[in-house]
Amino acid sequence: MTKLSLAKDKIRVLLLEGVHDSAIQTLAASGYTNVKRLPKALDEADLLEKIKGVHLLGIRSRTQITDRVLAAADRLVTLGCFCIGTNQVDLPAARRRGIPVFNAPFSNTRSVAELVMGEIVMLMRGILPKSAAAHRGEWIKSAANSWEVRGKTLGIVGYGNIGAQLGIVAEAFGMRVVYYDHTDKLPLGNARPVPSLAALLGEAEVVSLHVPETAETAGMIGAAEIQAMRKGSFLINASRGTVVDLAAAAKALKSGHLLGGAFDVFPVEPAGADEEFASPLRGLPNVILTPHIGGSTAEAQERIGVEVARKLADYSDVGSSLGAVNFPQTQLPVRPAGTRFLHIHQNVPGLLAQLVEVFSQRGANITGQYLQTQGEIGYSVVDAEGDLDTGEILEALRAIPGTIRARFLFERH
Ligand SMILES: NC(=O)C1=CN([C@@H]2O[C@H](COP(=O)(O)OP(=O)(O)OC[C@H]3O[C@@H](n4cnc5c(N)ncnc54)[C@H](O)[C@@H]3O)[C@@H](O)[C@H]2O)C=CC1
Ligand SMILES: O=C(O)C(=O)COP(=O)(O)O
Repeated sequence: MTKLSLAKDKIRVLLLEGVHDSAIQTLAASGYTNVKRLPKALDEADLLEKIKGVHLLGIRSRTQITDRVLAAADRLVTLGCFCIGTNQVDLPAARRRGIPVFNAPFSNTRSVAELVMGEIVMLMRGILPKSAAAHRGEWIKSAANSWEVRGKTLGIVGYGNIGAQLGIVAEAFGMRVVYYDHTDKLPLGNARPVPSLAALLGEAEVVSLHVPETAETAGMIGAAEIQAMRKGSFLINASRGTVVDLAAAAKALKSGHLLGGAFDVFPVEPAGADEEFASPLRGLPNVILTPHIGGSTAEAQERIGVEVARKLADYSDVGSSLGAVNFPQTQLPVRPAGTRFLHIHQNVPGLLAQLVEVFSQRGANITGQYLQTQGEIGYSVVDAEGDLDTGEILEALRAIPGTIRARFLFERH
């Protein structure tokens, strides 16, 4: 028989930004049925109110989880980003508050690589203006500024999961691939690393950005970098909106220095379909604008829903934090009998001894123990057996100086 700290139907789950049905199904399969799903992102004011009482929160790339939001999250146990990027979350603040954050680090990467490859062909053939003209009844049958991609050089900035896959797909189209990454990366196929961003910009006919949003990548492609690109080249950004100075890109597209571009991400994105999208790129002819749908395919969303929901349920059910991006990572076995306690604490000397003391003083037999630290916090899991007063043990655990959170997860007989 298993007794839970909180009945599953009392565990409140809030999913924002239209997370896929597969998440709901995966959660339901683990017994989590108290799920509310909203189709769009919430701004901070709404979130401060709606997050109250929520135990498991799921977002995508748009919802900003600030320290203020975390402070208002009075019941939050864990947070899932149903996407790759976690830049929208104040990760150190979540860690300090003992909240592990999960994501799906590669479930949508193929979708982005395919979209970008399609865009390279569309841009190099000038399809957008020709198609728009045809819709107006005009017939622009011309080979001007229209090229095969075969033999052209694609420059990939950020050769990670997406960049490397794009390189493979582009080579299948006969492109030459060069890449720039700030860490050493194994070149796949015939891709060739270049020593600097400047070298890449000077060589590539198409530049595609696949770096995360960080302090280093903010404004990485500004006026000077765009000027350093080859005349008549193309720029693609499906990474994060902060990476490119859009005013500079618009200027270069208008002057003809850049012949075209594709942009999927923007410094400010609408929260949902009811908000207007504003951008200096609107109305430019050979520019593909997409509403941050690089990872929005049926396959990717389905996979992400399953993956992140499972991580949330695993943490909530047994304390496994494997895959957490801001937290000590554990994969925990579940014993047939015993009581499991979680203790998240400041990483200070002597804490473990006090933790053990709580159990030994009460004649509890510790059958399993796990501790890992990361930065300023430590994560301990204790399985214990004996005639335990779980409420009293929890109180004693919470009284240990440096405790951030203590929870009892389950009791099995
Ligand atoms: N448009 C969309 O819908 C999607 C956008 N993304 C964005 O794409 C980004 C990349 O995704 P992945 O390839 O899966 O990530 P990844 O972490 O596998 O690859 C990122 C690469 O960028 C490199 N990098 C980081 N900072 C750098 C710098 N300052 N200079 C040079 N290289 C740098 C890293 O070393 C790494 O190799 C994500 O962080 C996310 O922001 C991801 C999925 C969907
Ligand atoms: O996976 C990512 O990082 C993305 O940018 C995709 O975000 P989304 O889930 O479409 O809001």
